[in-house]
Amino acid sequence: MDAQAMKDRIGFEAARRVDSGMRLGIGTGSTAEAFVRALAERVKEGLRIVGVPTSERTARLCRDLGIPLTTLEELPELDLTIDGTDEVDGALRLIKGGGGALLREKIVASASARMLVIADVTKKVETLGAFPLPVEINGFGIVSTLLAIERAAGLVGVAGTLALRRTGDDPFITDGGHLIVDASFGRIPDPEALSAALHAIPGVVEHGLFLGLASSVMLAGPDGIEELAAD
Ligand SMILES: O=C[C@H](O)[C@H](O)[C@H](O)COP(=O)(O)O
Repeated sequence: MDAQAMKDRIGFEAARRVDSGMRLGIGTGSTAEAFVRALAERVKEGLRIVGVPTSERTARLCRDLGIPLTTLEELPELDLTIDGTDEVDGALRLIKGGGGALLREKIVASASARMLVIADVTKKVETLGAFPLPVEINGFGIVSTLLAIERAAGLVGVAGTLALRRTGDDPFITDGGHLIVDASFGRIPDPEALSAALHAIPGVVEHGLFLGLASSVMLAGPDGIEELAAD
């Protein structure tokens, strides 16, 4: 089974977990997109849901496919968020933000009673950190913020290069108007400590460590779907 087929399979399975009447957080990325396409089929068949998208990109796709949308202002509490991930460990801790949507994704997941994460098995890791950690920062005082990130990382025992994310020659700008720094730490032995250290930096808007948010994870592999649930 190729990578797209695995995404389509997991997207289809995730869409089956949605019940009529649900208030849904809708994730971002290629795996979430496969879910959105499968969800749209169910909506055409009569499933009644309303979704809050986690990015402008997802909002556009949902609108094109006829999925009813609202905002967190209208609906501040959601039943379920379904989203992809860049990495997941055995404790259901995640690194997200490869597509730059981490801030809205985290706000939406935090407003949801449950978060179902969908991915292919290659995203499962022993220790988070091989995927560069996206850190969303304010555009003011970038150099000071980068130095503060380096120092904070050092205090919790991680180090690595920090790269400002770009789109061609220009800095990548998030839906919230911020910048992203990708931190190549390699291994993050204590994600909770790193999360707290990054949150203490004024220029850091949010980071891509999602800790204690995922309720369950469905991983698609060549032999089928593996499901992990939080304790
Ligand atoms: O910002 C993007 C999101 O966190 C995505 O859910 C994540 O990057 C996974 O994307 P994909 O399913 O395309 O690998």
